Amino acid sequence: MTQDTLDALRTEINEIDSELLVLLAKRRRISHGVLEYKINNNKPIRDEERELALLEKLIRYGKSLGLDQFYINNVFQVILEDSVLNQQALLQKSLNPDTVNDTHRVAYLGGQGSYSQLACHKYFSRRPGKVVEMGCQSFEDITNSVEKGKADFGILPIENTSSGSINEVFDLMQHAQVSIVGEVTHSVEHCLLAKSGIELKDVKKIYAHPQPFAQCSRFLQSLADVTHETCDSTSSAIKAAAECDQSAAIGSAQAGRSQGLEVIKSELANQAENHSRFIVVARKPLQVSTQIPTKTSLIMATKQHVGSLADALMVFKENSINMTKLESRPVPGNPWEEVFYVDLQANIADPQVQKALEALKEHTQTVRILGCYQSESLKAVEPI
Ligand SMILES: O=C(O)C(=O)C[C@]1(C(=O)O)C=C[C@@H](O)C=C1
Repeated sequence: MTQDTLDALRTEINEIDSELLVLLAKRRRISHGVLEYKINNNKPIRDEERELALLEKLIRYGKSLGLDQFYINNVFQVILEDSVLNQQALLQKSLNPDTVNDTHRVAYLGGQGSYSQLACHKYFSRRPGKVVEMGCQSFEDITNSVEKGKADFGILPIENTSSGSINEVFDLMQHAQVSIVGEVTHSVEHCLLAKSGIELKDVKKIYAHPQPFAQCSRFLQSLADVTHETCDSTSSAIKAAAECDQSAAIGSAQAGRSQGLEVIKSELANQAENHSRFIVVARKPLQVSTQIPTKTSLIMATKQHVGSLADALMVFKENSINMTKLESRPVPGNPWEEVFYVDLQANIADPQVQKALEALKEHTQTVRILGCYQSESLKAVEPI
């Protein structure tokens, strides 16, 4: 094949890709039209039956064109997720008009290339408006900036599939005067990054934030004679590795590239599926439509009686409310006392949820609602 033939084929591929983009944009516009119908008729945004029928039809048609089921399913799951999340974000925007600003000042941990920055980009990509990024040195700086009105939103990592809950953030939420208004899950692909020419055998020091160190503990144990230096964010770890010889940092390939570092080893996390869930906080709570999947997070201190926690949790069961997370944390200054963080699949606007919260008072000393927000973890429908 000649260079000219290759160029001609690539031109054709470019044209097809552009056509695909035009069609995807058109599909998105049409799905916004469907949203109008759902708002007017008070229907849930997600219609899993329709998604299943659509996927099955597409898989059948795709097969007749020589495309396999796995490929079609993967492509359309992404398209459907985008469609649902965009409709939900638009609905939320119409319900909370005072949050619709031209610019959003967003505080997150670290700087260029930090995982929190990637989560920030993902969350705000579905929300219109310009994002003014405010990289911070600590989680406390983030909540302080939101409390003082220096930032409109803060992004905080709350849990990870490899290392579990991020206790520092749970403890901060005990006192921070902020509300949870959203969540975003982002896949975290840890790589070992170093200056060009450095190989794994040359590395004597690794820089990272404590979370990547915890999430890659198995890989780190396999290295002999390597010291670890903790940094306050992934971006500062990458900067440090960019300035030193015989050293490396743990971060994303993208973040490494932005500082001129190369990937010398990838897939470092203990779990192959390494995802972090971030919460989005703001000064004021949001109103969340009952037409979309919603989470409510709260902190409660149960009474000091035998079985108080069990009694409190029974309230959720009796009111058919699904609990997706329960985490206990000590109360600073009160040894052996604990508070419980609870995530519920519930909307605070639902009378049944109000009834449950009223009943909860009987078994608790305090209950504080941390926020009610759009749940972004969609479970994909599975065609057979
Ligand atoms: O058909 C609908 O009800 C839509 O909202 C469109 C659409 C889609 O993008 O195809 C999006 C969300 C629903 O879960 C099902 C399908």
